[in-house]
Amino acid sequence: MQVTISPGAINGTVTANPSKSAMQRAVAAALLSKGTSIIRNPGLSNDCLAALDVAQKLGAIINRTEDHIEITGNGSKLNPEKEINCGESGLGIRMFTPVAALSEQSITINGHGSLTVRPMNFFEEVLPQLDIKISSREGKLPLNIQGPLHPKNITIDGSLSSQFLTGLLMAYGAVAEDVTITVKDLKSKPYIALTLQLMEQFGIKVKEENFEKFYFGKRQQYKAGEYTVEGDWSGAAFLLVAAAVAGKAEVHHLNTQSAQSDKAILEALEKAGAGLLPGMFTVIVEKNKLQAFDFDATDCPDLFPPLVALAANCEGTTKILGVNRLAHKESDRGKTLQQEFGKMGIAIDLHGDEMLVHGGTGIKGTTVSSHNDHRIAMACAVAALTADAPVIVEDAEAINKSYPEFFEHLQKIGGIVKKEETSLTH
Ligand SMILES: O=C(O)C1=C[C@@H](OP(=O)(O)O)[C@@H](O)[C@H](O)C1
Ligand SMILES: C=C(OP(=O)(O)O)C(=O)O
Repeated sequence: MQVTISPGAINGTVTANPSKSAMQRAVAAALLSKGTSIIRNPGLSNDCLAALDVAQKLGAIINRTEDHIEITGNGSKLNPEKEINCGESGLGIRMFTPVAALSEQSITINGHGSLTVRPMNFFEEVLPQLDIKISSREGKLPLNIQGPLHPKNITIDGSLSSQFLTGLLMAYGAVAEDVTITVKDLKSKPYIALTLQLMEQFGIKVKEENFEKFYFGKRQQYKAGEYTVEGDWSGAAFLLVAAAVAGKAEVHHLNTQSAQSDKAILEALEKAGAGLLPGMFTVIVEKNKLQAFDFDATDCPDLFPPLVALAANCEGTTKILGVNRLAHKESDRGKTLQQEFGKMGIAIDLHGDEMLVHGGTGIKGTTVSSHNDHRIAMACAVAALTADAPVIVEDAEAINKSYPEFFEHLQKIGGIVKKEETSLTH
């Protein structure tokens, strides 16, 4: 799909899409609970649908109704099929692999698109320590695993991604007793806070110390229950930036007390000088004169794309830290942002972990590529609002990974969007 976004002022109100990070965790917790859980405001992005499919293939019974999803699990006793497919979701594969390994069945774990080139070496280093047999294609998919996982005191490296730890925590929650996971150099810490919060909502308590030690005391069981998926700060960040650069927007269903790391977009907007009115569950942003800012996105790497769209509209050079966290996302995002914003006339320098965005120089209408990365497509669409001519985003269907409603939401707040189906280029 090719989408053309025309420059123009925006103004409108919209409800944030459901968070895929929260939804995927809830699906895993519901799978591990005995009984029926009800997930309200469920996410239906590709990553969420992949999580539901994996949970079903691991033995959950799933019933989708108009406004909620019922997931019936059988506790830590899974009933897996021989192969599961995590779609394109990094969190999906890194969370469900240790969970699937609770079973003694041998299971092949697969995925597609960018997931096939993302690193999974971690599992080969760590899972054998928990008595799991594992093989992969040189650290890449497909993985073949055979459990059952025996929780032990282990020390892991958290510097590449927090998602591996999320998976271990979720799996340990179902079976662990008197053991500790120790983590060195953990990045994306707020995502672990989100995992622990979700586990607690499903009845599992973990004693956490400085995000370095995670202690499981007495054996516990996930408890089925009702869970409402929060609005997604990661997706909403694009709408809030759109408002800051091109008009005004009111976004509902955003919890400013959320554990989601990407609510940090509010700090960046404030630093840039945007007009900001955060309420408890609604955020209103409006355009102001914007200035360049410094921001450390090491623990909220998914904010890079909206931050670049913001910085492109700020007078001066914005410095964003955390580029090293971007190499293994759906694309190598430091480079893809440099390339695509470069086409729109915005110069970006990459110096090690630091990104410099030279903003306020004017955004040019042109054709850009999503690189099949949802957040690159959305960042370019937001940049288009203040360009000197329409921007055409190629392979824009990438948004379906996290935020299928994105272009409708952009239209709802006044964006001029034209979608055209194109023959598949991949
Ligand atoms: O746990 C999660 O829901 C996520 C964790 C982050 O990954 P890293 O821990 O690899 O930074 C983030 O980039 C990803 O989109 C979602
Ligand atoms: C990197 C992302 O997701 P994941 O790692 O779960 O594929 C993302 O949503 O930007």
